[in-house]
Amino acid sequence: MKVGFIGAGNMASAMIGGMLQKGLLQKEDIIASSATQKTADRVAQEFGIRTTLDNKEVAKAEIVILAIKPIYCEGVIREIRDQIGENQIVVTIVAGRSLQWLSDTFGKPVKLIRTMPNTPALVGEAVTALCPGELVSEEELEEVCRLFRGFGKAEVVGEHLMDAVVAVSGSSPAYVFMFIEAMADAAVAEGMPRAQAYQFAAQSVLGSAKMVLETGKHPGELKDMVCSPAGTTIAGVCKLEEKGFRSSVMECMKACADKSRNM
Ligand SMILES: NC(=O)C1=CN([C@@H]2O[C@H](COP(=O)(O)OP(=O)(O)OC[C@H]3O[C@@H](n4cnc5c(N)ncnc54)[C@H](OP(=O)(O)O)[C@@H]3O)[C@@H](O)[C@H]2O)C=CC1
Ligand SMILES: O=C(O)[C@@H]1CCC=N1
Repeated sequence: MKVGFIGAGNMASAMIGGMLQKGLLQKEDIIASSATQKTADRVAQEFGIRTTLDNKEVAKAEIVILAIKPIYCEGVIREIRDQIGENQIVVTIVAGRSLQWLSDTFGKPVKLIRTMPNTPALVGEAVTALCPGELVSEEELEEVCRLFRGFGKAEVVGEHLMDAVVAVSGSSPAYVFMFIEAMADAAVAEGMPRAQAYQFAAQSVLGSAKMVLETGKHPGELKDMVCSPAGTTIAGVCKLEEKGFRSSVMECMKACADKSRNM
């Protein structure tokens, strides 16, 4: 078994779905464990992969991915640590658990890579930050990066940036979904059918994001291109400024990064 997921929830499912969809791994290459049989059965049925309630079975994989909530991380590591050998790589996607904390909890030398992906993995559009521990070679880091690039972008960053990463990409899809939902609600209030409103709002976010990524232009310049003098857009921009839109977003991101720092 090449890749083992301990935890088979929202994020693990998005990664498994993305990896399989891109043909990066075969179903037979992946095993996942969960706390309950219900999740194990659901994930096995959804992806056709092997699932188990036995974390030690998963810990036999070449690459073991910790995808449990932070509070369960210590217990899971204590459960599997005797089994993790010097040639295996342990990748964590757990928020707020540093390489130092992970290394101390394993209590022995382990090849560790701390990462922060996001749920757009499910549609091949994730962005993942990776921080390698000191025992991980360049080749091993590249192998794991290749895996993560299978379902989106992946970049190596310094660990000091991980709390910023949690805010700007790990958690930010939730904020973007709220923005889409709010725009769609407003369109529904104007009379648009709901399903159509989600399509228009989501496609506008997708297209705007592509413009930032593909034109290289400053987001402010792109915003200015939409604002006709005395037009509709600038009327909305004035209202957003009045309501503290940008400072709300920045405070939201700070609360998120602070939580990650103090988890
Ligand atoms: N959701 C996201 O967008 C992102 C999440 N993360 C990180 O990913 C991790 C998981 O988050 P998320 O997927 O949202 O959480 P979920 O609650 O959706 O999934 C957690 C999974 O862990 C399983 N689990 C719980 N205890 C154990 C155990 N002792 N042994 C094996 N499996 C266990 C649960 O099983 P069961 O279902 O049977 O209860 C469940 O499948 C977190 O640490 C989070 O910080 C990182 C980036 C983005
Ligand atoms: O909410 C959380 O804690 C996790 C980490 C990043 C996204 N979800």
